[in-house]
Formats: sequence, structure tokens, C-alpha cells
Amino acid sequence: MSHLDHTPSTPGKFKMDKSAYPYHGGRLRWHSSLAKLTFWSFVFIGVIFIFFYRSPSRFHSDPSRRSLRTSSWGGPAWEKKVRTSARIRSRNGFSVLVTGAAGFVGTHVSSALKRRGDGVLGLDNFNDYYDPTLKRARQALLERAGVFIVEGDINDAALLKKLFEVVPFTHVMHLAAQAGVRYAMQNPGSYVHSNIAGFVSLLEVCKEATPQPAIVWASSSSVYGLNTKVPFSEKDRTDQPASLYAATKKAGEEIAHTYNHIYGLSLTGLRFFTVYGPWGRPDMAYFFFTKDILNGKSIPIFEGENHGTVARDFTYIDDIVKGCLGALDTAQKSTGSGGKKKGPAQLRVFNLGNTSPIPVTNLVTILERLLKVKAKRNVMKLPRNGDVQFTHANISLAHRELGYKPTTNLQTGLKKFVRWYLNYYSAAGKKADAR
Ligand SMILES: O=C(O)[C@H]1O[C@H](OP(=O)(O)OP(=O)(O)OC[C@H]2O[C@@H](n3ccc(=O)[nH]c3=O)[C@H](O)[C@@H]2O)[C@H](O)[C@@H](O)[C@@H]1O
Repeated sequence: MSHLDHTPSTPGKFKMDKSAYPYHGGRLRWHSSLAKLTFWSFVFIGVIFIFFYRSPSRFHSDPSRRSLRTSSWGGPAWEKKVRTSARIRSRNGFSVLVTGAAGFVGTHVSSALKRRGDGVLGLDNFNDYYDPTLKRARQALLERAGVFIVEGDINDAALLKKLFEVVPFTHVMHLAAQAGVRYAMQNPGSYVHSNIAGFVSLLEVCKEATPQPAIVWASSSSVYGLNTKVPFSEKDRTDQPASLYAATKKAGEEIAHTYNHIYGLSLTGLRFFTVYGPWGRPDMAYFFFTKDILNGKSIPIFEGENHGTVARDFTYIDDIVKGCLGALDTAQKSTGSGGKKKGPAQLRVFNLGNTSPIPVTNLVTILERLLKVKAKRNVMKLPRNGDVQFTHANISLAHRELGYKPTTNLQTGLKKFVRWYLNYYSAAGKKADAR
């Protein structure tokens, strides 16, 4: 509590406390010191007010997402960096705002866009859901490629508006999200904050922009939930999610429909199927299995009822990047501007999977071979914490519309991952602080 909190609200209370003013004429002195106190309080509050509302550089923090430090933005030097990063360097190129740019998919997509001459500006809140030093290393990688990542949260509407004031983005690649299926039981609020509130905050700014950008965003294979009909097709029901994570992604798809319908925003949702590869996410099974196998720690391998197989349609990052670029390239323009719809706009959803589900036990066998270490397998029943038993993508729609054609099998992809992992964590003695 600050000393100001002890200041009584009315002078009457002071008057009652005579013991504090035992001398003759104390009331007079008290009146003058109260006047001084009031005067300086106003000066102090005024200074704080001017600091927060007039300064070009504001300070933002977001405790619910566990951002490790407050971020600052604004000012001519900052705007120049934003503009330079987003500058288009090829004919008919895009200028793309990539949210979640320090994330796994965000880093790969940003660098692919930059390589082909698009302007790219990253946005990321660098929260500590998993080891932030990995996010910083990805940031350094992008910086060398000429991509600047603004440090901030998608819930910060003032920051988003500023970015659109500085750059008339043609596209938004929205990959910022609270990922992970099982963590949703530990921290449900973070899923609502990022995947629902954050998405709405972004769409609100996009719909007001002139021109409105086309938006491509990450949904998830988890929206198929408890469905048993395989392979999963975009036409299938998605109304039985098994985790809050899946429910927030499903909500995102409905929210996308609303903003498309009311404001004419062009929106494409991509249902990613268990994406893996170099620079991946340490909370995912293939990643922490690798770490634990190398450390001689036992790994929990889930199985279904009656020893049923648990399998995933593991999809390699380079294939996913091609799918993302295909979605951006075929996205039609939004039709509205300044918050007003002018006509119907494109609304799409695609599966981006590998069409070849692999049992988790096979994943472990491949890792054992690549790492040359036998895993300590601890086979256990699939916990009821959000996991589904099986995923399998039908990708014919993405193939037809986006030219999407995955080419990397799990063996090849994991080989590339393991090479990166050993390199990354042996260099400079970095610790694989996976979870
Ligand atoms: O496809 C998706 O949409 C989702 O893919 C992954 O979710 P998941 O497939 O559950 O990926 P992992 O957590 O890496 O699990 C992979 C497999 O390993 C199994 N597993 C996981 C953890 C564990 O300790 N043991 C174990 O056998 C899981 O049941 C699952 O079959 C991502 O974590 C989600 O963010 C993403 O949205």
C-alpha cells in the first residue's frame, strides 16, 4: 500500500485527531500542509497521466500470458524498423503480418515468405508456455533474414491499430495461439485469452483497416474431436471437441464465419495435423521423447482401450509451410473497408495433414534408431485429458485448391529434426528445457 493510501479522505477526520497537532495554531499549519499535499498530489498524478497518454512509447504487460517482460513500442526508429521489415521486394509480393512469428510454424512461414520477396512483419508476446530461449533463438534467426518481430500481444488493440497505420498489410498470417491439448486443463484461461479474445481483437482491427487484409489462420485437427469416421474431411461434423483447446479452435472457426459474414473479411482456416520438425515445440511428444530418451528417462506412451493403437497423422513442417503459402497465394481480397462490408468474401477451411497416420509406438522406434538409444517405454492408458486416439487427414480439398501435396514421411522428417536437435542443444551447451 502506498503512503497516499493513508491520506484521509476528509479534513474532518484530521480535525478529530488532536493528538497529532498538540500545539496552539496547529490547525493553521495543518491547513497549509494539506494544501501542499493536495497540490503535489495533483502534480504527481498529472505527470503520470502525461507519461502514459502522451508518450509515443507505451508500456504493456500481460500477466495472464506470462510474458516475461513488458514490451515497448512506438517512436520513429521503431516505425522505420516496422516499415523496412514489411517492405515488399518482389513483383506482386505481399506485405504480411505474421502473428506468433517466434513460434514454431510462425518462424518457418516468416522465413519462407521473406525468402521469396514478400514483406514480413512478425508479432509475438514471447510468453513462457515453453522455453522462451528457444523463441529468442528463432527471433535471432529471423532477424538475420531481415524479419523484425514486434514484441506485443494480439489483445493489445492499440498496438495492432498502430501496426496497420504504419503498414497497409495485404495479408495476415495469424499463428499466435495457446497451443497444446493437455495443458488446457491446467490453464484454461490462457486458451480463452489467446485463441478467442485475441482472435477477436485481431479481427476487430482487420475489419476496420482500409484496405482490409486477407487473413489465413491456424485452426487444428483437434476440431474433429471424438469423430470415428476416418479420414477426417472438412465436410465432417466438428461439434464434439475432446479438449478446451479444440473447443477454442472450433470457436475460432465460427468467429471467422461471423466476421466474414458481417464485414466481408476474407478468411481461411487451416487445420494443422500434429506438425513436427526442426525448431519445433518442446511441449510436443516427439520433442520431449527425444530429450527423455537421451537422458535415460522413461517415456509415457499412450494406448487406447484394449491395447488399441494411438496414432497421429504427423505432418512435417516444410509441407505445412507450403500449405500456408498456398493458402495465402489463393486467398481473395477482403471486400469491405473501414468496418463496412461491400460484398460477399471468401471463407475457407482446409485440412493440412500427411494422410498417413503412424502409431506413437512406431514414432518411438524411429527415434530409438536415429538416437541410437533404447527408450524406456512406459505404456499407459490414454488419459482423459483432451487427447483423441486417432487422427487422419483427407487432404483432397487442399490438394485441389491450394496445390498442397505433402512429400516428407515421418522417418525422413524425424531424421531432420534429430539432426537439428543434437546440433541446437550441443551448441553452446544449451539445455533442453522442454517442459
Ligand atoms: O493436430 C493438432 O491439431 C494438434 O497437434 C498436437 O497435438 P497432439 O497431436 O496431441 O501432439 P502431441 O502432444 O505431440 O502428441 C502426439 C501423440 O503422442 C501421444 N502422447 C503424448 C504425450 C505423452 O506423454 N505420451 C503420448 O503417447 C499423444 O496421445 C498423441 O497421440 C499439438 O500439440 C496441438 O497444438 C495441435 O493443434
